[in-house]
Amino acid sequence: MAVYTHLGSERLAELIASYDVGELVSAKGIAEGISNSNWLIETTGRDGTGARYVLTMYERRIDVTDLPFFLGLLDHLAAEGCAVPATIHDRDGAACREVEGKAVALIEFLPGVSPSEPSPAQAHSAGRALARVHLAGTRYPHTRQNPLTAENSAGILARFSESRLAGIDPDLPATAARASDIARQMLGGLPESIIHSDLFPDNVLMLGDEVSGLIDFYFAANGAMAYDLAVTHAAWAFDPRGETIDAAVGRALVAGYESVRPLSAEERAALPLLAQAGCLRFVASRTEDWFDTPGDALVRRKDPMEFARRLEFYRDAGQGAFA
Ligand SMILES: Nc1ncnc2c1ncn2[C@@H]1O[C@H](COP(=O)(O)OP(=O)(O)OP(=O)(O)O)[C@@H](O)[C@H]1O
Ligand SMILES: N[C@@H](CCO)C(=O)O
Repeated sequence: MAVYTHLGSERLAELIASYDVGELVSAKGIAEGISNSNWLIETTGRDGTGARYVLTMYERRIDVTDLPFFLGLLDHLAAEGCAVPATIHDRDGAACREVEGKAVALIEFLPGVSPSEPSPAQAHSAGRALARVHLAGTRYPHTRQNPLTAENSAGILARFSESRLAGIDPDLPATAARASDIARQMLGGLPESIIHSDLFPDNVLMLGDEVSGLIDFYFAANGAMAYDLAVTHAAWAFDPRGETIDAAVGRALVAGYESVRPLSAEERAALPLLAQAGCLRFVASRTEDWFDTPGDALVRRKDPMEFARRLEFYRDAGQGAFA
């Protein structure tokens, strides 16, 4: 479920009329997604031949003062030829508006479906698309600090007692105990750009084996490009429970990335630690969400252990995880 706010047809038509996109024809709530309300909007289009958009209402987690960074980033990357949806600006040139006290944005609709079991060919294409975003991101003039660094993730986990963590899973405290050690080992100095930070397969739209769109840039920030690749490896190259690696998918992802932006020796050497830091970020955010979300809520809680297992895998396998 991902329509948290009811918007009546008159209110929707009024909102769409503030954009030069033709008249509202239909609006359907999009079931996927957790954080925001999303609608698939059809209009008559500027030239009467019909057009589709996604309307997003920012419900939680996103600080609205970050929206100009996120929406400006979509416009920048789209203008640089990356497969990301551009923001539609209203008749006054604004990228976002307010409805019922909440910020909304109208975004270009991109075709495609997210792979649920990505193939190596799809991972190769995702790697290429990520590298293109990194190259184009170096020319984005705005900055945003990453709030989910390894240090901050360790800080989040430190707020919960061992027994509370063990209430989620008996093995979770052991992973949490290693968090500050991972944070301490993180080195600066790797090449940086704008990173997506959350490029799970469900944030990639594909037509066959080709990426048609990267979406959900709401964790984007400045950071090490190799870290983003490592996060994407963790998100793509395992079974959902994080028990078994699909090495072919992982290799294809990195090979696709390097076909556009080769890694330096330092970046390659750092991948196992960066992947542990990436996993730590999801262990921390999922643990925090777990305690913030009642068990009977409509939103399904995500299991931090899926990434605690991946973290242990990267720790044990080292460079072998990328071979
Ligand atoms: N620009 C787009 N073009 C086509 N479909 C889109 C677009 N943006 C979003 N979608 C669709 O809407 C769904 C929900 O979007 P999204 O994943 O951004 O939701 P969210 O609630 O903002 O994020 P999350 O689930 O990560 O919290 C996506 O799975 C995708 O199907
Ligand atoms: N993609 C994240 C949620 C958004 O940060 C996860 O699976 O935990």
